[in-house]
Amino acid sequence: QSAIEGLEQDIASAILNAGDEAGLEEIRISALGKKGSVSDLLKSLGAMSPDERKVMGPAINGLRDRVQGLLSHRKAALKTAALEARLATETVDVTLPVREAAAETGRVHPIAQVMEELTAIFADMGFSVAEGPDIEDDFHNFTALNFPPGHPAREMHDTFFLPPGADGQRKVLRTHTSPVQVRTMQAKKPPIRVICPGRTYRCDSDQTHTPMFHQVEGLVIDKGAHLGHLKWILEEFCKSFFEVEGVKMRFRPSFFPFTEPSMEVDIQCDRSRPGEIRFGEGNDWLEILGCGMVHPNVLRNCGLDPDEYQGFAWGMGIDRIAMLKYGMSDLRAFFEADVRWLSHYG
Ligand SMILES: Cc1ccc(OCc2nc(C(=O)N[C@H]3CCS(=O)(=O)C3)cs2)cc1
Repeated sequence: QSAIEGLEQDIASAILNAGDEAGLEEIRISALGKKGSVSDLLKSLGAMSPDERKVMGPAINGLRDRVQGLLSHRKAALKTAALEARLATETVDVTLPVREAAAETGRVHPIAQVMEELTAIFADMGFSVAEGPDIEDDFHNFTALNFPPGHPAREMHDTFFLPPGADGQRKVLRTHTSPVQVRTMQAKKPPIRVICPGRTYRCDSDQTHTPMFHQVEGLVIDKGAHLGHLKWILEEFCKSFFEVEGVKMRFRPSFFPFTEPSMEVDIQCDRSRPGEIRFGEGNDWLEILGCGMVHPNVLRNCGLDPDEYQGFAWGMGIDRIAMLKYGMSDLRAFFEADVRWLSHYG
């Protein structure tokens, strides 16, 4: 009898001191498991005399019942304590005031800032802004612009193709904003002075080219528009955008299907200091845009008579220019919507 009472004391104190459910489970196994202390006593009943069993039976079964009761109460208490501990740490007090930083107002994305700045500069020179669809058809994105069939730019490695539209036409994500000028020439009689900012898409993305990027193109169509006008417009743009009075520019011969002659334009800069670039000084050159006289085929494709009208156009990638202006190294940062980055540049 006293052995049973001693065992019960030991098991009871072990149960009450169990710190968690895992510890409690070990105590249960050591008492009630196959080789448990209480299980051994229950097995010993088989070898007792009937008289002895009459006394020891109820005593040992009582011990097992009381141990099971203690275990289940302790288990419930430990579960409740664990839940309360979690609730205490995970409780969110929604009545707390918003953190200062989170309450900041929104920012204009650097690309949007540059778009607005470019648009304003050209608006001051008498240009209006023309916009058009991002999803274009083959004609407006390639054929009207004098891209011959089979031209590599039409291939999948450069261009995102979409399932054909309801009209059965091949649809593409526009690879430049030039289709907008095409649509403008189809819709408006000259003189035309438009700039076409917007998103453009190319397949061949890598660490310095993202699949979506931004361009601003310009178009002037008039009876006597010539390269002298183009040169002046681009100089005025560079002076305003790069904020330098005497900016030196270099016009290099180039080729584009939609312009003839075609040129690429560099501006003078100084990149001698690492990670820094200055415009209007130095002996280095930075390519900023391409331009040229609109090819006669393009004028014809857009319903204009090349013997009556002529014009010039240019195109520039905005993302690169914005990176230069803001001194950023990684183009991808533009598209990660990292609030810290945006608030720094915004
Ligand atoms: C109807 C029409 C006729 C002519 C046109 O000429 C637009 C032009 N674009 C460029 C040019 O070099 N563009 C590139 C600069 C960097 S970029 O973003 O990769 C695209 C030269 S002339 C456009 C529309």
